[in-house]
Amino acid sequence: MSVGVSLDQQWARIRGRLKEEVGEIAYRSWLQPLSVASLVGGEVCIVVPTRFMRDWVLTHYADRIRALWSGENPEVQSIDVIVASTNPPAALVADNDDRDDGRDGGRDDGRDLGRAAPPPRGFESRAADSRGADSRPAPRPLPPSSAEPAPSTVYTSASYGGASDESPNAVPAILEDRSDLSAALDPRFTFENFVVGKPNELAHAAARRVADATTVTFNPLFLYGGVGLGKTHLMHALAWQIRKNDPNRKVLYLSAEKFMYQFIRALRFKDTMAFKQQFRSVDVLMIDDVQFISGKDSTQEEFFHTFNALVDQNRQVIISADKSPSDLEGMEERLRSRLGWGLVADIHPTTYELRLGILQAKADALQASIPLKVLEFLAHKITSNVRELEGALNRIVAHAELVGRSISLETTQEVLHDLLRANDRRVTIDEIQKRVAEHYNIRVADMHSARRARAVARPRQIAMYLAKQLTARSLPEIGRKFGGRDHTTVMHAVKKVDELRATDPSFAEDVELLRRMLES
Ligand SMILES: Nc1ncnc2c1ncn2[C@@H]1O[C@H](COP(=O)(O)OP(=O)(O)OP(=O)(O)O)[C@@H](O)[C@H]1O
Repeated sequence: MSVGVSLDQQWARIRGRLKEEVGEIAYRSWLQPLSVASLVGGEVCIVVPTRFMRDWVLTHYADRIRALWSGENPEVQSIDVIVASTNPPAALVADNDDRDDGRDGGRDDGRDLGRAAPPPRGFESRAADSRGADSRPAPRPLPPSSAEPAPSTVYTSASYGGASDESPNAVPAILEDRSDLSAALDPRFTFENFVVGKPNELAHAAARRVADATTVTFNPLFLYGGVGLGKTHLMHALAWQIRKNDPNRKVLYLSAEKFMYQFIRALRFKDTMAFKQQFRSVDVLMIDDVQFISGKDSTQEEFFHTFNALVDQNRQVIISADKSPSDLEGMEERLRSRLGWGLVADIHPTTYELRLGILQAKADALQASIPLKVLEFLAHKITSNVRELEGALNRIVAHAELVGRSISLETTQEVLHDLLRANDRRVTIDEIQKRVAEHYNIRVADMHSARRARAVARPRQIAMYLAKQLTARSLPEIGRKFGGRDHTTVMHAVKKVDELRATDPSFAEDVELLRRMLES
């Protein structure tokens, strides 16, 4: 579907209004990356680059955007926010991560039933173009050998009836090929390839324990952490290991999104009995990214019953999410509480040491000769998440191969200039202070002031903590930027914030949110 000029013009006007209303910073973070793909049947389809952004936009701006659209064009009744598909160059990438490809579920199941399933044609390329070079997702790594493209792509919409290739007359394909678990799993995502460091040691140990257990002890195992920190890798590793230990155990791994689409299909084709039976007959059920079903009441209901049925029969359930059970907004209280019954293990943002370890392991896997100082440089500079780190490594390796030049610090800076600039942008202490001050509704000047009231002291500590996490500045440098404070004050702030994060989930969530905002 092509986008008419007038639609673009309308969108441009709406963006202008939004910018005025929300201010430059929020606009740049959350609204500028949006693009409009189509207007069909009174519904405007808006494309965002990431799922996190989609959730944010839906929660914070959807109503306003819809109202502005309706004002601009009375034909518009509703908006839909979908995640752009990422299509990096095939030559560089064996991309087996479909998790951002699907159209958004930002609606409840019942309403999904009545919708035409496929996303508007052409939205993928349009969305990709509109993201621009700076925010293009880094390519996924090349497999170390000439292994076939990892087959989890096969598993997704085609096998499991995701929306994109679903025809109205399609025969329900509920778990048709469930037994072929390996088709769902990335062969690189094993325990052997998972680098363990302080931020992920608990989650790793928990995953190992559950994978090797002969009886069900922790039920469910709930793994959570921020974007791109290895949740899916650990889930796949678990599945591989369980299968290796006992090939007869029936393991079913799927994303919460696929679970929802399966459920919708079952409803549509009046085949819910088969759906229930098939899901409830497994020995191990693994659901990735369970936050996807937040706010989707009927799917949650079904999931709750499936979950209970399995746990009652002492079958293992393993869940991953971007938040802890208690922080899963839009999730029913009884489900949140059930999800937290077993073992909950989180993956923290990476440390420098872990990033370096991962880079070394990935470089070995790629059999690429990369000077240590280049790896150190990357570990220092690219602090956002492992996916981006991996993407950076792949880019410099691909570049070196293509142009036949060895990898050096200079070529790395040249090839990754966009990524580094984006990371550099994240790392200014000024921006951190500004964002944190805005978030807590205090003056930026209070970041430098001597005021000690908790209402300003706590945000100041959070800003110091984030400066330590997100920038390469030393403690004394950070102290200087906060009104000439001593480095021990910064140390104390970091410790305090760490303690609060560990004991207060909503505080941890707030800090995580700020971190993501700064990184977006
Ligand atoms: N500790 C680690 N060791 C090796 N590779 C890792 C590690 N952590 C993450 N990765 C790699 O980083 C990439 C992103 O990880 P993954 O997809 O598991 O993240 P995620 O937490 O599931 O992200 P999302 O929130 O987007 O679902 C993968 O290629 C994975 O192999």
